[in-house]
Amino acid sequence: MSSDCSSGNCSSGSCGGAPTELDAGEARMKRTISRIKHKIVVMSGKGGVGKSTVATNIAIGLSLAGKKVGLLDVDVHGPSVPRLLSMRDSKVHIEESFIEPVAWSKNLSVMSLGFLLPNSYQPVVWRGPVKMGFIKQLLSDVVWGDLDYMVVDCPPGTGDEPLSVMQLLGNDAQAVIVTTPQGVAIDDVRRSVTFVGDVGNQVLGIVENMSGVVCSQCGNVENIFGKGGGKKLAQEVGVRFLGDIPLDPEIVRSGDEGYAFLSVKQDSPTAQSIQKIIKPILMLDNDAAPSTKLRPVLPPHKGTIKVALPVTKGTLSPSMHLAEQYIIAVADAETKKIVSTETVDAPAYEPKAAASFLERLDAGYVLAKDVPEEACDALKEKHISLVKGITVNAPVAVVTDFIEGKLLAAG
Ligand SMILES: Nc1ncnc2c1ncn2[C@@H]1O[C@H](COP(=O)(O)OP(=O)(O)OP(=O)(O)O)[C@@H](O)[C@H]1O
Repeated sequence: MSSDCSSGNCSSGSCGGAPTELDAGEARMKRTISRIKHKIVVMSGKGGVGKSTVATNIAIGLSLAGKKVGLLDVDVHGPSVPRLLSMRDSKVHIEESFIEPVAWSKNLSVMSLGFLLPNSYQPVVWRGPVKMGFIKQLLSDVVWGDLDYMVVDCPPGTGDEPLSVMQLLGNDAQAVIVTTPQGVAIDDVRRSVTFVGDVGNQVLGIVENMSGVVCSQCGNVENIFGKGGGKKLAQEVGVRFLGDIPLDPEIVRSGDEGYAFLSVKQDSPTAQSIQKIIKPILMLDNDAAPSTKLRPVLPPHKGTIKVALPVTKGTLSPSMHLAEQYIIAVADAETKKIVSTETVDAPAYEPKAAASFLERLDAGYVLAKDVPEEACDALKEKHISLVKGITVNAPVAVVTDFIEGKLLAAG
């Protein structure tokens, strides 16, 4: 039903009436979101699996790699980011029309309901629409500025907060799902993966936290709960396995004492596991990490070649496992001309199946931004040459650069 302007009820502005406060808020939110390059939503089906720990460490890792990062804690019932970052006493600067996030470092800004509550034991009792309004306000009124990444720490489950976050950030927000090795947690993850698909977003990958225990005496990892559930599940549901993090007493200490584990314990095996998880997230940023040099890729020098490029919505996929389609280009390596291109739908992702599919298409090369490790191995088994670390988006430009010897790749 359309509303009548004269009644003062119109909030759409589409009828030409004066813009309302609601319109202004929506416009501010759109502007804020348009200044964020990559949106990572960290979620889990179950509480206490270490989602805030993972979100915080991802945000710190990205900021230490030189990226501008915003960490947004939307857990209205138990905001833990201020505690994990030793920022419990921080207060946000609020002006009439904007809120300044709290700077944890030059590259990392943080916003949490925890900064706005009078004390940490005050319970928050809000219904869904109020939570949605609050999350909206964090996206419209907080002056995040230009961000390479926004990392959002959601409360557990598939309720109002993750739904609002996904709806507000848009379909390019990608989920990182945190699980633990136990079977019951794995079932919850399945629900989260389905939830993300249902709201029209993609899962960037799964992290298995508390995977084995680091012995405080010898530093060895013992697998008391078993291991590998997250990886198996990732394969089953066709999403990427980003890696595992052991149960490490140092992480508990860093959480309790509020120091940043990744910066203080950077050489520990646990920190290295976390860095491994962050690497593909860093790869999402086309400009690549400042420390990552681009190297020239050797061009093919003879014959007709067939090149496969994983694409999502017409541009090179952030990672092969996210491919919706493959562009198959046939090119002449001697005349350096593209002879033909066709687009084929990608089958549901599974590393070996993807390699077999490309083998059946007779592809000799895969050119991609990123490829999960298992798929790299599967392509190798099929003798399909792989070039990854590509930073260009347009698939045809990638093939042209490749045959002309102008292609550059990271790493
Ligand atoms: N890998 C790990 N090793 C040791 N302790 C960990 C690890 N990951 C998380 N923890 C600890 O487990 C507790 C819960 O972690 P965290 O708050 O990150 O979980 P959560 O999933 O965000 O919880 P909630 O459901 O309450 O939002 C914290 O005390 C944290 O320090």
